[in-house]
Amino acid sequence: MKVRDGVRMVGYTLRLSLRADKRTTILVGVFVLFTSVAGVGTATAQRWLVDAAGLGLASSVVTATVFGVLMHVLSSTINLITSNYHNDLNNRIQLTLEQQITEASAHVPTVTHLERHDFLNRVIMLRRGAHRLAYTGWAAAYSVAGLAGVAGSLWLLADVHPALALVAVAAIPILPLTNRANRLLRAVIDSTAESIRQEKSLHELFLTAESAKEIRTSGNGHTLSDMATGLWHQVIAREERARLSGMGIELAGWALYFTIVGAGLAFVGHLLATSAATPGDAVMLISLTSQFRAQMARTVSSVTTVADGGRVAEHYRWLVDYARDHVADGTAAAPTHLRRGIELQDVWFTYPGSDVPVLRGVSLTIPASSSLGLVGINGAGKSTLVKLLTGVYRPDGGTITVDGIPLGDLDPAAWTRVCTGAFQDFQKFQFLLHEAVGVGDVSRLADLPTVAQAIEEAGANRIVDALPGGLHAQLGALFGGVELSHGQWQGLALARGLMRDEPLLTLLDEPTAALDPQAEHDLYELFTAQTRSSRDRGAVTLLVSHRFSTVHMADHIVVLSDGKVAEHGTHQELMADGGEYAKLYQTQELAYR
Ligand SMILES: Nc1ncnc2c1ncn2[C@@H]1O[C@H](COP(=O)(O)OP(=O)(O)OP(=O)(O)O)[C@@H](O)[C@H]1O
Repeated sequence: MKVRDGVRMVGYTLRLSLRADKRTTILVGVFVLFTSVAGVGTATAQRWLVDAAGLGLASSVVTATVFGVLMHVLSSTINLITSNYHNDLNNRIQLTLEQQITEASAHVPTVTHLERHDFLNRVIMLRRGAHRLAYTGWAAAYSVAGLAGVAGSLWLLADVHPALALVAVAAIPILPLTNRANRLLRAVIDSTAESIRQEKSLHELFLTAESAKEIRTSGNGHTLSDMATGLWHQVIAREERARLSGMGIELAGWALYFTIVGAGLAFVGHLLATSAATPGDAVMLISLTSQFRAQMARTVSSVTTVADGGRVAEHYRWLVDYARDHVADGTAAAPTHLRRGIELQDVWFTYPGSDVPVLRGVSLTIPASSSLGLVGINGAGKSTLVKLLTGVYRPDGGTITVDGIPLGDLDPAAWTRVCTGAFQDFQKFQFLLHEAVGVGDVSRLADLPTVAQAIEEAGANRIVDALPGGLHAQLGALFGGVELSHGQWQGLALARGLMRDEPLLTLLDEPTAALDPQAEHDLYELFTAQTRSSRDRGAVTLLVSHRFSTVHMADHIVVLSDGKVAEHGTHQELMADGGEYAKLYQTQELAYR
């Protein structure tokens, strides 16, 4: 890393620290700078004391003693205060960093980055180095303070004899050598980020009830645990090797330093023997030499921490830049009603990290005030199409337009405010029950009558009635609440999807897999009826289901196959065509007889 980059990174971390707590940042900065003069002051007091005692100057002895004690007390007190402030501030910086990681991620309108391993690796590298980053601002202040202290010591040494300043030259190689050792370690830490992510996600499997249940039933817990431990050992072994090599490099620097310091002390002995120095000079020299080593060690450690923190800050900058470069470009207001509807023209899409297109030229229209049923075998691309319509993914080719306006031109937040839905991979929010439903429309989170109405429409009031706290019941065992069945959770997810007041696009992606066919039928009837009743707004509904008895209620039906539209038309038209849809419909009809 170049010096200019290093300074920029220190700037980042200082800004981070100021954002976390401005007053404490400035206070600690001032304290740290004071400690730089305290060491020099103590050594000067010792020299002054010994020389004054030799000359029998009682008042100077007293002044030198008071000055020395004052320096000592002040630096000890300040060290104590600073270290307390430090810990507190470091915690705040780490919290601020977590917030910024979340903000940076949330700023990106799509979720593509959350499936990019380079993005996720940066996040883990940043998290693992967060404490280093938190310390970088201080380390920069300590570096300045340390260098000022070293300069003061040198000045005092040269005052006794210019040749003694050579002790400083001996310390010069320590800095780049320690920095090199740290670079070795940081490179290993960064290159093992993916293994650490794998290890963590494997270990996480044992700590969540759902995954642990499956692992235990399949009896493969030991194998997975061994895999995780194996990964951990690999990472630790690589880190240990890097630490050992680094230690060798650092020791070489210190060996050179101690050789020259030894020669310096012998030289002081010679100066004393030839009366070229006073006993006060000698005491000060001994005090300074030991202080100098500590000062150098602290300065080297601070400077290398700055460099190290700079490397972590590089990941921080990468994430912030990523978020800035991927900020939503659409600013147009979302429509309040649809006239033409939603159109897909030759839409292509490939997931990040894959080179197999999932959607391969899909063209279809959802006319205003209509419902569209989407069917197809597993993996046909139905959920992918749903995700593209919400805007969390962008097509690689082709266009999606809303009343002729490209979806990408709309303000993503405004567009999602007029979308609602319920999905097969719904979330089980372990909140209070009314919150778990209310988050479907955050602006009405505390509007209990609306929440209750949404629950009733979703046919989920039996769930609420059975719970002791009703709408206020805590959900989920994670926080000591009640655990629901999968179907009950799904019922609440559906209610959440009904929270939006006047959605323009309702997406129902198999949200009823845990409900019986009749319940699903009733629910879709409700949604399609809602679509019809909102004709004046032109709202549309997209239904994805494997149950043809449900899908046939939609105004239009599209059969997706291999990422393309294979058939489309009304239920009657598709049945008359006698294609794939008609065959599957008849098969299911026979199965239910
Ligand atoms: N996040 C992802 N990253 C990479 N590939 C994905 C991702 N999600 C889905 N796919 C792939 O995209 C293809 C289409 O998946 P999609 O979920 O859209 O199918 P679907 O028609 O909804 O299937 P199902 O009926 O099983 O829900 C699948 O081959 C799947 O492997």
